[in-house]
Amino acid sequence: MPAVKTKKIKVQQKSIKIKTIGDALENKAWEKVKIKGNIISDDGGGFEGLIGLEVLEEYDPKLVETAKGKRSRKEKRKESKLEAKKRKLEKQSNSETDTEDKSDIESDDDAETTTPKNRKERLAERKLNLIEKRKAKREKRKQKKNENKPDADVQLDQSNEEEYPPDRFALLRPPVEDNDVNIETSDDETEAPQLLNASAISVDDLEGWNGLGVPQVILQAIAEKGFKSPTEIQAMTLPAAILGKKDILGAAETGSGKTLAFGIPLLAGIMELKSKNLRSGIRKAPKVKGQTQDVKSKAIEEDRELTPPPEELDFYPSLPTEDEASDSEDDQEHNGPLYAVVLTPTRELAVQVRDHLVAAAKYTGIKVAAIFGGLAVAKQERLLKRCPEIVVATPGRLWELYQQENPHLNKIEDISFLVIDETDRMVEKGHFEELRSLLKVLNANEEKKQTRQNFIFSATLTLVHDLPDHMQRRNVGKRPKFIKQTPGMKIQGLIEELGISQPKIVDITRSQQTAHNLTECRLICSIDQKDYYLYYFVQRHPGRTIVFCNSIDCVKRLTTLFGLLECAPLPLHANMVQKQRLKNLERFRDNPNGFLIATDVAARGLDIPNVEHVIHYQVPRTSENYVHRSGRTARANKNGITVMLMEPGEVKNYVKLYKTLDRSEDLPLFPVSEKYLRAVKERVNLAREVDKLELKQRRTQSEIGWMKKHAEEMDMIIDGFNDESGSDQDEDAFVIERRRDRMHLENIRGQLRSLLSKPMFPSGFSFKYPTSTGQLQMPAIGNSATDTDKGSAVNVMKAAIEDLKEAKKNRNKKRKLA
Ligand SMILES: Nc1ncnc2c1ncn2[C@@H]1O[C@H](COP(=O)(O)OP(=O)(O)OP(=O)(O)O)[C@@H](O)[C@H]1O
Repeated sequence: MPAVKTKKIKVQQKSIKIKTIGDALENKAWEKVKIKGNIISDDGGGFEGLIGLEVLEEYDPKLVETAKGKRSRKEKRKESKLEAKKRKLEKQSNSETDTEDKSDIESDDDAETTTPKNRKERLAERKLNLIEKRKAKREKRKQKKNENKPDADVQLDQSNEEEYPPDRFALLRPPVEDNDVNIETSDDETEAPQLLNASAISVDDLEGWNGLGVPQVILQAIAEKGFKSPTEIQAMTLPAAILGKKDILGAAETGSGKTLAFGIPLLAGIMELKSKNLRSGIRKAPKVKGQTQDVKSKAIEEDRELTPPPEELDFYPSLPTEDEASDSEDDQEHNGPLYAVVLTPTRELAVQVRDHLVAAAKYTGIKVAAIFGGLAVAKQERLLKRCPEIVVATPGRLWELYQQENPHLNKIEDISFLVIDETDRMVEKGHFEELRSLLKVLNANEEKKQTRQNFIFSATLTLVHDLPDHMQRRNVGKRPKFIKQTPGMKIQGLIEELGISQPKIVDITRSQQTAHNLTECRLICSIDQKDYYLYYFVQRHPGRTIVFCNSIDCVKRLTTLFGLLECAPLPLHANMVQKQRLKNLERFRDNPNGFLIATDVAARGLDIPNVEHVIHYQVPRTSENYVHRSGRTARANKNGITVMLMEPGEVKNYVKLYKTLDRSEDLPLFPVSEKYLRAVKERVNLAREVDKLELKQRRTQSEIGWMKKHAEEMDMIIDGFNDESGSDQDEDAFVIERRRDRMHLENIRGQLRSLLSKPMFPSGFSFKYPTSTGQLQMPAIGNSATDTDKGSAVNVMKAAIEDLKEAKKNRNKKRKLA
């Protein structure tokens, strides 16, 4: 058994009786274990955070607090003393430069014997040393570059050497900055790593990515994106996925970089297989339930053999140039292997995931294609002829083409990687029946199933609901009939349903589920008033906004209304032609004041930068929808606000949502300046009137058209249809009414136009709101803030929340005094 080097390891699991991997699997080996610090193993896997128990079992059973009586306390103490002695001896014999390594491999006992002061000093010293070293390295590199600019290949090799010194433990050590970040926490709000520095940076600046096993060619693409360091979910899953070849079940808040958390391992794994000229297989030795220990140890050995050091992953000998690639494409029609399938619930998400993968694969020569419904099958078949190594698809179209025996897709039985994005949505009953059919095909061969690496991701993977009312009512008495599902049960269900075998589970969602920098609030109003408040909001707080509705009809109505109000709304729903859907998304992306009105088809996964506001025109039907809709803003550590418009009939849904999302307090109310509501109402009412009259006109028009057509067919002449001439049929009542309607419509249109040409909020609008403390509140932000900043919905709401807190304090004070 390989030695394990640990730092301050503490397993918080009370009684676990697992001796073998078989046992581990049978005993829900995926069960969460919280580990403080990092387990660093010498077989190439860094298994930080929450991990499957079998990992612990394989590397060091001592790390698991076993059931009572396994080892006596005395024995334990004896052992730890011995270890402490050993380490002391080692320390003495090592040179000063090894200080860093030693502190990383301290055991529990070591930590006990060292005084806190010494430890602090040592850490400070280590940091200083590191900074010095890095400075020296950087300068060396700069000098080298300036002196003699080597060609690209040589440069790659050199940086490999520097990034990955021969000491393999160094590869697995987390970046130094990360030492301060407690990555094991799932509920706390420790600062997330800095996201989105959109300008390109040099690969040298990517120290944060060291030790995760990311090949250099992928790092190059990451540098171009400006991603200095991995996000938390990436840091926690990449080593286990790339070096440990684990299946990953990942839950992290919306906008936290889950796409690359599975995208990078896919690309790294494919590069590895290609460099070995293998068409499939990533974990050579399957670990099947009930295998004997001997076979298992052998499997582990072979696994290790399959995990090359990252230097090897970086070497990609057959990287074709663009010309070569297109030549070879023609030669190898339908011949190239299919390595990975990524399944997404919506077409737009498939396009987006493809784009993210293409960007990360820029220097790898790996081809990616997106296959989804709504576009011509022939075109997609042409794409598949080029044998993309990765196919991103929606289940429906993939299954359709598979059934039509598309030669490339017929290789899905052999794929080495399967990703199911937004998994909880994909496996919902009644949706994506094709996914179940696909899974049957994928899991038909047990051996292939075991070698395949699976990635299961969603922001709401571990979100569970209360029992429905009727079940709760029947759950009386001592023995409850129904049990509320726990996150563990949900995960277990997914593992069984999807056929996952070697999972690492990472759940870093907060119990509230939404993104940490999202400001949430609501607006209570009647159904009729919703349009007023929505119009008020978009006028008062310009910025990229998505409005979510519960139905397509609602999207259509709002699109017409807000079109009349000259807000340039862009609709997005499932009944639209696919090309138009993609075009509208593109337009929304390009306009900083874009205004998208969508159904839940846009709720999941879409990553549109700088969406400032998400408005729920209706209370979402499920908590998942609320989390994902709201997650279109406040992405990548940016601020964002979500406002829920709520009418009395929706209170029940709101309460459910509030309970499921573990809220202890009601969402605060968004402040509205009533003074301007009259102007808002006037405009919206006129627009509604125009809408009504236009609809009437359209109906009459189509009736006339229908009657004219039939009259022509029957060679009949009907009086009163040709009112355009304005001559001999003036006396016809029908014609007169139509003419009146038309004039009325023109008149109202004119009024609306005139109102819309004037600004609704006069210049010098104070941005002040009457507050609950009775004062006029100015959004609390720095002096240098521009007027637009002051008026930003997030700042207005934050100020209102502060005010609420103040008011509460005052109330409590008064109560105490009384
Ligand atoms: N390491 C990184 N550093 C900076 N930005 C990153 C990093 N990784 C990803 N991003 C950016 O963060 C944004 C969100 O990423 P992504 O779409 O993968 O989030 P997600 O977790 O999948 O969200 P959702 O749950 O909504 O699907 C993207 O714009 C992506 O480019």
